Amino acid sequence: MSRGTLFDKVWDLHTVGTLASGQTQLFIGLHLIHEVTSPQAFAMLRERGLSVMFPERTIATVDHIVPTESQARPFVDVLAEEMITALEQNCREHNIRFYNIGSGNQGIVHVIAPEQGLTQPGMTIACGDSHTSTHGAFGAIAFGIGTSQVRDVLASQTLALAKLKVRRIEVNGDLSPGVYAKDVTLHIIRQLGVKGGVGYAYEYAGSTIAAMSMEERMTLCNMAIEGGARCGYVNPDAVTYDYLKGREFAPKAEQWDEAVNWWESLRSDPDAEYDDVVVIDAADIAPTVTWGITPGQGIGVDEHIPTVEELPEGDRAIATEAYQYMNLQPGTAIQGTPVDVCFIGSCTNGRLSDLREAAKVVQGKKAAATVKAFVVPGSERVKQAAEAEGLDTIFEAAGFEWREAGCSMCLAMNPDKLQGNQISASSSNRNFKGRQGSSSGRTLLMSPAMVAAAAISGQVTDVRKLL
Ligand SMILES: CC(C)[C@H](C(=O)O)[C@@H](O)C(=O)O
Ligand code: SF4
Repeated sequence: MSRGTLFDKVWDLHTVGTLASGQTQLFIGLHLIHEVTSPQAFAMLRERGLSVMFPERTIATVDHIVPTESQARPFVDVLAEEMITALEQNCREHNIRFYNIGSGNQGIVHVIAPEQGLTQPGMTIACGDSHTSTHGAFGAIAFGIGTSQVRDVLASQTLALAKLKVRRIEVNGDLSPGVYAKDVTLHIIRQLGVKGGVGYAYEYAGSTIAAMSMEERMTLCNMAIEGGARCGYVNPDAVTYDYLKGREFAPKAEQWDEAVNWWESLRSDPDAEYDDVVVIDAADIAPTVTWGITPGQGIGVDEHIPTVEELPEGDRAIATEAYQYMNLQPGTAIQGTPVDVCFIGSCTNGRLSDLREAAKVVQGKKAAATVKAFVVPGSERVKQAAEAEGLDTIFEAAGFEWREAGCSMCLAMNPDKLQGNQISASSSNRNFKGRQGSSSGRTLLMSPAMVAAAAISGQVTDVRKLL
């Protein structure tokens, strides 16, 4: 039964039937694939003699394993070369559109689909990647799936899923200068916990969200999964339609008005029923930095690392583990923590507006000599657009390296890795132990502008001082 939320409307419209298990068989409008989670799925398809049911509904890119320095083929890393070759072959064999490196359209899967206009309101979108929640920024129901589910979507364009509850997270008021969508999303996870969203879809609403650009909304929804919510979304509005208009896969002029009317009808009704509502005041959000090993271990940049006594009972064990792993002292300020590596990029914060905000901070300054700083655009298009406005020059003049598009040090499945127990200031979304390529490497998550500030001063710094 529809209770008037966008989630319920889109879910009901895509329901093929109810399975004996009680799960919904849900039609998937758009299926995105990349080199890491698709090879096994294609192999399973082959074993069963199945073909891809709707090849035109699947779009492929390569992102995790691509080197960001030399991209000459064959790649130096043999495994990476095997993975890209497998994807090339699978796409050729099944007639799937593949945005390969050098095509001008390659990039992180969650960056390229929106920029092509593939991601649209009211869609169901699946990808074998947890940060598929990003696409919810457009008012789509978008979620990550496992490899066997990738197989299911390839073979049937449907998935067996249990319906989620919906929590409305309302953020109201203006964000202060130096506070970005990344801080909002880290603040929400800090408040609700990394498991707080389990079983939920998050609907982000309120005046703060309404005032956000599409790129900011993508940053917000990207990390819904880090708060435990399988998907997050924002109701579509004029900002969404302006972003989409004229993009390759967006509805063309003749169908445009009809499409907008349709999208408008999917918005959550004013009297929609929610399973939970959380209200947050934007004025309470500061530039936020993580100090620990989960994205929920975040604090305002001017706060100190919480002591065990200051934390709720349930958070103490993981905090103790974090103090040890991070080698940071409870009770001390996070500001001033020296950093070794500064990484600007990822599907959270590797878009043009992110690079612009970071460039504003570094313009005319120099990265500290103790720091290795680099920028990895989220896609070939982002790279090209950034170069067209001279952002690469600003970064390079400040001593940053300017790289090719890909996931890079977000996950370090390519050559970009931390060494030993280096500590990074990173605009990505996960600070798990060993996440950035070294089993003892340490990650501090923050906004791209904050990473830029850390690069300039060689330590965690309040970006508001540099604006
Ligand atoms: C490789 C992929 C399966 C993984 C994910 O699902 O998120 C990666 O993108 C990540 O960010 O950890
Ligand atoms: S940029 Fe990071 S989070 Fe995003 S898809 Fe790549 S590895 Fe995953």
